[in-house]
Amino acid sequence: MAETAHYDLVIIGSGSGNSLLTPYWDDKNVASIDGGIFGGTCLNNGCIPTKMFLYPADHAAMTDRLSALGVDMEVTGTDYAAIRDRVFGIIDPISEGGAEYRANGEHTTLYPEYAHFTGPKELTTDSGAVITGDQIVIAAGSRPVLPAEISGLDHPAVHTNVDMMRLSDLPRRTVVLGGGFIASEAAAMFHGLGSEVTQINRSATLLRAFDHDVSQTFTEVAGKAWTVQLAQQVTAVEDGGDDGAAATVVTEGSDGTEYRYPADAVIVAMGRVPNSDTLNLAATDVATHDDDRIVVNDFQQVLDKHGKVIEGIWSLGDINSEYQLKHVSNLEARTVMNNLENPDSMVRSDHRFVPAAVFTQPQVATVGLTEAEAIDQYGADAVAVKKQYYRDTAYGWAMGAEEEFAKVIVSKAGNRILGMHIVGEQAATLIQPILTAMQFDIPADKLARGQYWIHPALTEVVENALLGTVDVPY
Ligand SMILES: Cc1cc2nc3c(=O)[nH]c(=O)nc-3n(C[C@H](O)[C@H](O)[C@H](O)COP(=O)(O)OP(=O)(O)OC[C@H]3O[C@@H](n4cnc5c(N)ncnc54)[C@H](O)[C@@H]3O)c2cc1C
Ligand SMILES: NC(=O)c1ccc[n+]([C@@H]2O[C@H](COP(=O)([O-])OP(=O)(O)OC[C@H]3O[C@@H](n4cnc5c(N)ncnc54)[C@H](O)[C@@H]3O)[C@@H](O)[C@H]2O)c1
Repeated sequence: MAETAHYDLVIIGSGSGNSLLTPYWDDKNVASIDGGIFGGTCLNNGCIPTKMFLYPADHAAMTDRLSALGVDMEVTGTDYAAIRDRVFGIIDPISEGGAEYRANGEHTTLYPEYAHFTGPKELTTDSGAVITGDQIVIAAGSRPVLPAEISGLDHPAVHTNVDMMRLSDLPRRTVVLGGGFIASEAAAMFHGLGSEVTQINRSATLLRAFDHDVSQTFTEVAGKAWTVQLAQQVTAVEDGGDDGAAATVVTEGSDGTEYRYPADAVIVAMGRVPNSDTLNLAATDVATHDDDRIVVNDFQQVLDKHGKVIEGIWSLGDINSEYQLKHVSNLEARTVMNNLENPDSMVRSDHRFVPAAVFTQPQVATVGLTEAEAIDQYGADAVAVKKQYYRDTAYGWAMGAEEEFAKVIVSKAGNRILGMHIVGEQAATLIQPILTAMQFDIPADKLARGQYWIHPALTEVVENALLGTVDVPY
């Protein structure tokens, strides 16, 4: 029988879970378990490599916008292999270095394998190592959904975020399935790099969960850059196809019409599910929500089926979170970090104002209530809404902006920002002062007029949006 190794702290998952180890743990024994690539999703096949691909892809896709400004620029090609190798030449050594650091740490032990619970506070790895811990942190993340109703998703031309950035060559035709974050970023990325992209979505707009105007505008702009097929349900991926295609994506329209799309690569981006179902939680008292997320309280302590804290078990990141965002996982990791070290002065995770951005061209950024949600919650007369087009500001003129805008929603009585939604260049950066105001309870009029806004920077879009919702004398 395998001997049991006992640790002060056991961490399942090396994404945000890997950031828990402060000097506090230097004289204690810690086990880090990860069966996937060390460093988790964001580093290896999520946020970071996608943005490293999107940056050159965005620039390569700029020719149309520049021609309207009198610049006749031609992109004669992108070197996919060079871009891929640069990205992973930076990322892979970070992942390898992190794994080595944990494997060789004086007080850390790395188990580079998957593990599941075999007792309330006992784990067994795939090779049979048995591990117990005084404290266990479940940070095992999420994985892509491969809908069972679509046949052929095991075809070699089908990829998810896990491998879509490590292809041997740029596909001539890329068919992207889904209309959310990953699908839209993947479509922008392959389009910018020079692939012929078709994005297929079940609903009538891309980024459907965003403010309606944002979703509508993004869908229109994306549809001008690459092919967007809406209101179609994917039924199958078949082998081979027209013009030497590796595969054919088969869809059905709302009237039952069948459509067929030849593809050299198919990217599936139809949501992500928490990995809790792989952990044999039945051996524990850990409770899960209907969608399999682990149930935690604000301190990130895991709860049992009666809502009681299970002492010594914590969870953070995608496996418990409805947000599935890295900045949320990081905040939750800081909560766990503090609470493990300071049980007498625990802190709560603050999820009141969670922002998100989609790093497409145009970028999208959001925080707080959408216009529809605000009206629903407060009533139409109680909220002031301003949709400020980039094209009505000086920098917008410089850019030749057309559809891009920032929409702010302010409560009239409270003079507080309820939400902001931006579609346009630098949206993820422009939204930051709004996050600051919401987090630190700065009134909308004070944010608008109580500071300088650099002229004629793009931030004047945000300033003017705010000025459209508040009463300021001068
Ligand atoms: C393509 C893509 C782009 C993204 N872009 C952004 C972005 O721009 N901004 C943003 O905020 N968020 C982005 N995200 C989301 C972000 O990556 C995740 O929210 C974040 O990485 C979650 O971190 P985590 O620590 O919860 O999980 P992960 O980083 O996924 O770590 C979980 C780890 O647990 C391991 N594991 C799982 N099961 C077991 C087991 N049984 N035993 C041992 N180990 C196990 C896995 O191998 C994995 O390494 C993106 C995601 C994707 C897929
Ligand atoms: N920039 C970022 O912050 C960023 C980037 C990528 C991913 N992420 C995170 O990763 C999470 C997962 O991303 P995602 O794009 O996979 O999920 P998502 O929830 O954003 O989008 C899922 C898409 O798949 C579609 N879909 C789901 N099931 C389907 C089915 N059976 N048939 C047809 N269509 C179906 C949905 O309609 C939707 O368009 C996001 O929620 C986000 O939090 C963030």
